[in-house]
Amino acid sequence: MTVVHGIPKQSQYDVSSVLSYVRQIVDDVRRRGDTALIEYTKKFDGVDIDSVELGSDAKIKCLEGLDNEVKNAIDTVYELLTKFYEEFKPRDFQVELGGVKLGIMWKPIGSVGIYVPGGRKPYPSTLLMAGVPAQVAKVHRIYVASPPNKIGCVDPAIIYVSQLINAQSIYRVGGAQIIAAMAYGTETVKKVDKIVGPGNIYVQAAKIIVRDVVGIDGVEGPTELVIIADESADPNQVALDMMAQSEHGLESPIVLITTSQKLALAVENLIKDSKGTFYIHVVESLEEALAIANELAPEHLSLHINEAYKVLSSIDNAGAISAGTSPPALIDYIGPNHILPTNRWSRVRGALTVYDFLKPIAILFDDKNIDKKILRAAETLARYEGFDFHAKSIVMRHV
Ligand SMILES: NC(=O)c1ccc[n+]([C@@H]2O[C@H](COP(=O)([O-])OP(=O)(O)OC[C@H]3O[C@@H](n4cnc5c(N)ncnc54)[C@H](O)[C@@H]3O)[C@@H](O)[C@H]2O)c1
Ligand SMILES: N[C@H](CO)Cc1c[nH]c[nH+]1
Ligand SMILES: [Zn+2]
Repeated sequence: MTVVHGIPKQSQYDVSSVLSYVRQIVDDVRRRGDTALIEYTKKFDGVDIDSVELGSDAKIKCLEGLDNEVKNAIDTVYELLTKFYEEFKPRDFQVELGGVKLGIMWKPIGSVGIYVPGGRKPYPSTLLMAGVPAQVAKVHRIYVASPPNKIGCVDPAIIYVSQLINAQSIYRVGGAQIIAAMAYGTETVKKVDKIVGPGNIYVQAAKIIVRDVVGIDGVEGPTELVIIADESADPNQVALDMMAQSEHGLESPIVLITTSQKLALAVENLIKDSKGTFYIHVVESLEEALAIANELAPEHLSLHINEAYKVLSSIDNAGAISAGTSPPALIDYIGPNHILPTNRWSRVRGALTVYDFLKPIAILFDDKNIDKKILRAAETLARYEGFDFHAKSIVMRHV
């Protein structure tokens, strides 16, 4: 265990540090297609696969033995998330302003590749978090990719969720290599319009590299947690929340910022035998804690403070906030979503939602009764920009 007294200086696991290494993998997959995918799977995952896609017989075989209790748990979360995203889905919108109708029509993205992490542990919950909003958005074709387990299967629970979300194919390949394949296409892997999903730094670096040809959702690398706690916090709960997110690996910074020296000592004592990269920082005030958290812009932010709801409006940057009696681990399994920005990306984006699978198409129609003032404004701006035909085209129907 490492406990640092202070806050993390900068991400030790910066995605940009592996960009040139990952670019070689991406270029190789682009050149050599399926052959490269099979070779990298042997090299990085230590597994021999004879095909990239899981065929229907393999799917049945790999699904065998999946516990009914796990299936029921998946069904329960699937239902909850479906209801949530149906409620949250934006509606088409139209308004008449200044004599014209302006509107937004939401359309689903044609095809999406969902990366489901699986290097160290399988993450069927991640497929629920991406697959459900994609399905609610009515994405036409969903493809799922995840590293193979030791017997060359994809984890059975991931296959089960793939069926619920009507995925077209499941690719048993992980890492940067499958991101490249979904961006450029190979003999087997379909080129998609957008790639979403979390994963280690190689996966996230690959997404950054291919984003000139494919849409991406953002950077969702190794899990991060910042807890703000005051003297009212229960050290056992704080320590457990810290140990929970540290289960994702040593790359995950787990930070406690507290106004209580007593709590800091108690928590340090409780976590001292667990594996993780922990930071504990004592501050003078809650305001100071909030300022640091906003600067860190963490993935998960957890508030172990009195009347937590009162400070919600002071939080500007966080992927997800858990407060009151809710632990971050509950967000991981029931949502609203655990696919969250890391590496300070919560400064500019939040959780994955149904919006990631939709595009707003702007619509203007029926300008017959447009206000003269608005018409002139458009004409004037067109002429100012030196676009005379734009100006003529705008006014010709109104002379
Ligand atoms: N931010 C989020 O929203 C979020 C959500 C869930 C999980 N996560 C994170 O996802 C991560 C999952 O990581 P993981 O590694 O277990 O699974 P992973 O599926 O992301 O990565 C495994 C793949 O990485 C590739 N790889 C491994 N070592 C390599 C190397 N040296 N060079 C090139 N490629 C290599 C392999 O192909 C392997 O299949 C964890 O850090 C977890 O915290 C983040
Ligand atoms: N905490 C992870 C997001 O950083 C999500 C997760 C999935 N399963 C367990 N945890
Ligand atoms: Zn987690």
